Amino acid sequence: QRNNSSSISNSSRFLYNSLPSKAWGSTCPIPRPEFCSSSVIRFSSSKSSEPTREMQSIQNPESISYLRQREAAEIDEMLMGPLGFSVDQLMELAGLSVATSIEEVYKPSEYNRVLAICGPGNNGGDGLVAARHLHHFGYKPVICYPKRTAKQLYTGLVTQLESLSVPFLAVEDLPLDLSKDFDILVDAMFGFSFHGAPRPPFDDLIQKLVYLHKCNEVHEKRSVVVSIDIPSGWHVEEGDVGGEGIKPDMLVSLTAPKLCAKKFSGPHHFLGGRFIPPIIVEKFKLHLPPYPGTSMCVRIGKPPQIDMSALRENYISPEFLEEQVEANPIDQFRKWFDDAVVAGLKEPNAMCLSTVGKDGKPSSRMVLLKGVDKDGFVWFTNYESRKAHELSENPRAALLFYWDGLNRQVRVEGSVQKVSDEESEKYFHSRPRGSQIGAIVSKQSSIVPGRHVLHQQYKELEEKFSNISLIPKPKHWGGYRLEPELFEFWQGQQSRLHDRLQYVPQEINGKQVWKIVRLAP
Ligand SMILES: NC(=O)C1=CN([C@@H]2O[C@H](COP(=O)(O)OP(=O)(O)OC[C@H]3O[C@@H](n4cnc5c(N)ncnc54)[C@H](OP(=O)(O)O)[C@@H]3O)[C@@H](O)[C@H]2O)[C@H](O)CC1
Ligand SMILES: Cc1cc2nc3c(=O)[nH]c(=O)nc-3n(C[C@H](O)[C@H](O)[C@H](O)COP(=O)(O)O)c2cc1C
Ligand SMILES: Cc1ncc(COP(=O)(O)O)c(C=O)c1O
Ligand SMILES: [K+]
Repeated sequence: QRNNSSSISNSSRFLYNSLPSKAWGSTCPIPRPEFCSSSVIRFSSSKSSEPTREMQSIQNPESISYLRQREAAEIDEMLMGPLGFSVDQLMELAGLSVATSIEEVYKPSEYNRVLAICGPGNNGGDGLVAARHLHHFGYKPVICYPKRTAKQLYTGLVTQLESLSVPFLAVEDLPLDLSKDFDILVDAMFGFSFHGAPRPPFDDLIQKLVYLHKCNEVHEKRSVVVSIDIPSGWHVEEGDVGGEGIKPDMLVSLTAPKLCAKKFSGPHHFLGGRFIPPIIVEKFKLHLPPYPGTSMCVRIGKPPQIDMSALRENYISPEFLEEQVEANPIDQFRKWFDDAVVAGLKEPNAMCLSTVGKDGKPSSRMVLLKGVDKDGFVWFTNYESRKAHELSENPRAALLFYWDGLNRQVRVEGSVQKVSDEESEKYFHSRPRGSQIGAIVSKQSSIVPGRHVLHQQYKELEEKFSNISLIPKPKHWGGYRLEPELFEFWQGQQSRLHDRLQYVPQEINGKQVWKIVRLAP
């Protein structure tokens, strides 16, 4: 079972593709915060216990601002006048916001074919910019741009798309039923300067998007409509007055939502255009959700409820074959661990530890792997915790690593022993001072009357040790080592036909070797 191929390692330098299935339904509601840039709120990865800005930002969508048509135009004039922006700049940021909003909800692995229908004004320009970014994000955009503007900004955007070989289609060449050829329809026809009734050819194009909604009712796979700033044809303030207009699945409001957005009833309302200076916020009394981290977009209002039963990934990974694996499972583990590090996964050393006390009831929790070698897997904890009690009654335990993004899982089973006192001592003093004090404070797994008790004790100890360089390691704190007796390396594959290679120890001629067997997925 020799390994001499590095193909797995090389190909996993990036996160594997996986196909998220559509899970937006209505059966199993999971309440979630209202403003988050993706379907899951992002918490800061800093170890600070202070709530992040995003955590504080959960607010009622009723309280956000909606602009009148006149106000939207006024903000535009201010931005591009006294505030020193150029239209190119704003359009670039607006288009990028649209592309990132789309990517947050409709992944290119499932929604790949995009048609951007672009109108004659800046809304059309946003559509052209968004299409360019979508191309770079891995989508296949096609453009319909029937009323081109001769200005250099627009001809430049067209040239840029042509240089990426993004096709342009004439209105006459569009299929009757757009849902057959496209997964995402970007409605970039009209923005906040729309007035009156749509004139040709946009009247028909709007009808195609309305018709799409009806086609979708019969097709198994739905195409989605994403409107930029205003659902084209809607009154900028009144919305879909006749009730016969486009019903977008996603609306990306730019700068701030316009009044018509109050009538938007689709599942995904995002805000983009992260460029507003405070002077505009103050003048127009804007209440808007903060953008999380470096995101160019933020969700407005609750994300739709999720149908948990439809939530699944189809794993796509390189094959994981017997010929490729290391003869020694520790070497194989190191290889996969390195891949997880290179892929930038957060805490790739986090593992689930399962123990079973003498009552036979299993219990699991996460711990951090702090070392691995031929002798086993090491972690540190409190020797009076629940896990420690269970291990003292039964040393057999199981470890589990799950590396999301690489579609990989590793199972390790074996017997556990405490590490030497010197080893614990050495590791303890390598930890941040705060964690050392924390370990003294925490009688792990015992009941505490409240946070304040821990904080009070922490403060007292901080004071006590303020002039002492070496904080003594408490006796009840130290490491465990699991000596492995069984490994399983799992690589997720399509249609649930995963690769599972198990290593079991075998004695051949008095010599201990690892036998590798393949298990059914
Ligand atoms: N500050 C921001 O938020 C930014 C927003 N951007 C985007 O810009 C649009 C507003 O762009 P604007 O060019 O002012 O207007 P429109 O894109 O809505 O389009 C105006 C063109 O449409 C024609 N039009 C208007 N009504 C009709 C109609 N009924 N039928 C056919 N054509 C119509 C209009 O022609 P007119 O002859 O009627 O004047 C114009 O040719 C905003 O919504 C955002 O998407 C910026 O990109 C960045 C900054
Ligand atoms: C990612 C992660 C890593 C953790 N690492 C450790 C660890 O290395 N040691 C530890 O004692 N607790 C760690 N914990 C906390 C444990 O999961 C658990 O709450 C604690 O050890 C008490 O478990 P017990 O009551 O079953 O003994 C970690 C938690 C998480 C989420
Ligand atoms: C209670 C506790 N002890 C120990 C650890 C191990 O990590 P470190 O030694 O890096 O603090 C963790 C990690 O989350 C933890 O939560
Ligand atoms: K639009």
